Amino acid sequence: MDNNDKILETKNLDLYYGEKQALTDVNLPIAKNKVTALIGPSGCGKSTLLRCFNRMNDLVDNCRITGKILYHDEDIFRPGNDVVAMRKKIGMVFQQPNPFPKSIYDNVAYGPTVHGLKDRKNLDAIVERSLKNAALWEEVHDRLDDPAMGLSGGQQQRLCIARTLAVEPEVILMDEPCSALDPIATSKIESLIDDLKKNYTVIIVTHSMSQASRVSDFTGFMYLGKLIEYGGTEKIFTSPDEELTNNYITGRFG
Ligand SMILES: Nc1ncnc2c1ncn2[C@@H]1O[C@H](COP(=O)(O)OP(=O)(O)OP(=O)(O)O)[C@@H](O)[C@H]1O
Repeated sequence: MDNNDKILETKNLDLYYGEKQALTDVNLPIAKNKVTALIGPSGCGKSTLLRCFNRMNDLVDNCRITGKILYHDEDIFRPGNDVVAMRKKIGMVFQQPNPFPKSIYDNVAYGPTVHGLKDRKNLDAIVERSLKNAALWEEVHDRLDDPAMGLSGGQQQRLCIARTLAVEPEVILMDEPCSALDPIATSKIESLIDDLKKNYTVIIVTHSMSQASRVSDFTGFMYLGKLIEYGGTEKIFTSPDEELTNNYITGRFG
């Protein structure tokens, strides 16, 4: 991958929870404006790696990290890095939709408001644009003051994506974003992910190999805290180099 195409890259990344090593020497490039999927069996470290990209593991007691993560060629762990500003650029969507107990409008306006924007006209424009980009505007534009909790699960997840988009990130981290959703809501999120990569870089953790092959351009296969193989999604799913990857994608273990 050309250096200009890389937005993030882990270099010799090791992570320990206390004595337990959860990531070992992970070297993974993330291509700009593409979708990268992280797959592998339960407990292999997918979510741990995802959380490293916006330093969410800083909040975990006993967690120690060595190695680097370069974001636009600068190490995100360097002393003095503004973590709040970085998390604005590298947003996160979780497994369970987690809207605030506020109105639809206020959920989306929350981030920009916290970052100091007060002008109602500007906020209105951001809310509309974010909801449109999250493919939710058509369904909610006439009830923006209704409680977000009244939306369906799939709508709540798209609202959470809109909330992330409202602060103009470059990268969106998604941790199993469809695992709490039914197949119809899942397919809406999957087609949204495809649209999002025009303007954003997406990294998605998924248990579903079919989802990884549908939505991603690149795939990393992890096992026991190591990145076993990384490459174009089609190659990983049709002719991987490693026997372990082949055994996983053909369902010999899971
Ligand atoms: N806060 C924590 N403290 C201690 N150990 C942890 C913590 N979070 C995760 N682990 C351990 O680190 C390893 C990797 O966990 P992680 O959740 O990243 O895996 P995963 O591949 O995302 O799994 P799953 O698919 O089940 O979500 C596991 O052995 C897990 O038990």
